[in-house]
Amino acid sequence: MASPSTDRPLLPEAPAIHEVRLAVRAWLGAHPADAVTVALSGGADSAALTAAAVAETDAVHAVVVDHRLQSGSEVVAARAAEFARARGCATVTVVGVDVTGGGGIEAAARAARYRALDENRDDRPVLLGHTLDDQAETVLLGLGRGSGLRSIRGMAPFDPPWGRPLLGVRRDTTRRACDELGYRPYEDPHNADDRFTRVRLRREVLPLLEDVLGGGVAEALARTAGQLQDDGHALDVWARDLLATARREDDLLDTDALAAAPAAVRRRALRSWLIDHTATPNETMLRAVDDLVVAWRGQGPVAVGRGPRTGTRLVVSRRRGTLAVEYVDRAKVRATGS
Ligand SMILES: Nc1ncnc2c1ncn2[C@@H]1O[C@H](COP(=O)(O)OP(=O)(O)OP(=O)(O)O)[C@@H](O)[C@H]1O
Repeated sequence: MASPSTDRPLLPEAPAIHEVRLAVRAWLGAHPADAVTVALSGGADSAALTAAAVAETDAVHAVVVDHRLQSGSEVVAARAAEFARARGCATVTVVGVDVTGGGGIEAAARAARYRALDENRDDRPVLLGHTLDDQAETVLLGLGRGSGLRSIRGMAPFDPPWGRPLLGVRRDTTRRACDELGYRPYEDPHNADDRFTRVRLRREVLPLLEDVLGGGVAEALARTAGQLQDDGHALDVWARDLLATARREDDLLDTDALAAAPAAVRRRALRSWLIDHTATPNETMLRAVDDLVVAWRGQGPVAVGRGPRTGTRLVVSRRRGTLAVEYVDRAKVRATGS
């Protein structure tokens, strides 16, 4: 049973592990599960997480993904697996993946990793080692890029099946926990590569902000994320309700029902309706669709994604007080000026 066990002693001589264990214990208390899968890279965060999870529960299954992108990656994966076995994980699985596809190697590796974890989790929640520092960086990046709530609210502690027990734990603590365990964590060379925005943010921007604002910036940013998580959740619930109210047969949406809702709720509802229809709306598209509802002046269809065949587009049109999403010829979209 992967519920927290308060009878397990915490080692007072190992304060960092103690802190990580308390975080895992709190997470398991809030999200009880019969067993958990831990996503183990071999880095400090997921190694400390694995050790703490094993200490807190009997049913921990480790999955190590080998992206096979660098020579020697199988050695890194084997060493992580060895650590998981030594800590006492119930099972340890190493999964090799083929990283292919567009959108950059990092994004492709991430997609392959999450797919592999999902396929090997056996219906268990998957614990990831994201820390408070990761959360702070996500919020700061989102703010700097002018992103919406979806991005600056950061990562959720539990977004099934993905669990993040360490969002309140500093990265420095997981490193010290590994020291206490006598484990030398794997250092991803990317984490030292200044070509990555996140690395520069970590190394240059956050220390500067700490200097200017007087410390506690990472914690403050993570607190912001926590508050926005709650706000974002409320908006998501209202948007879902609005969609249910506005939906007519054939999946048309009633524009009067939409127009009566606050803009933040309405745009959320529209976004999720579009995504359900395989659209990939950016902010500009979403505003144009929203204008069909609240700034209607007879405009033509708004393109929101590709069609199934070359030369076709997925569009949203307004007809007789409803919004409809459909495929049309690209030429037709152009002709209407959308
Ligand atoms: N090769 C791997 N095998 C298994 N789990 C991994 C691997 N790499 C990363 N993880 C898991 O994902 C967590 C986050 O890792 P990292 O910060 O490198 O990912 P990321 O690319 O930032 O992911 P995300 O897209 O979720 O932000 C790790 O703590 C670990 O739990």
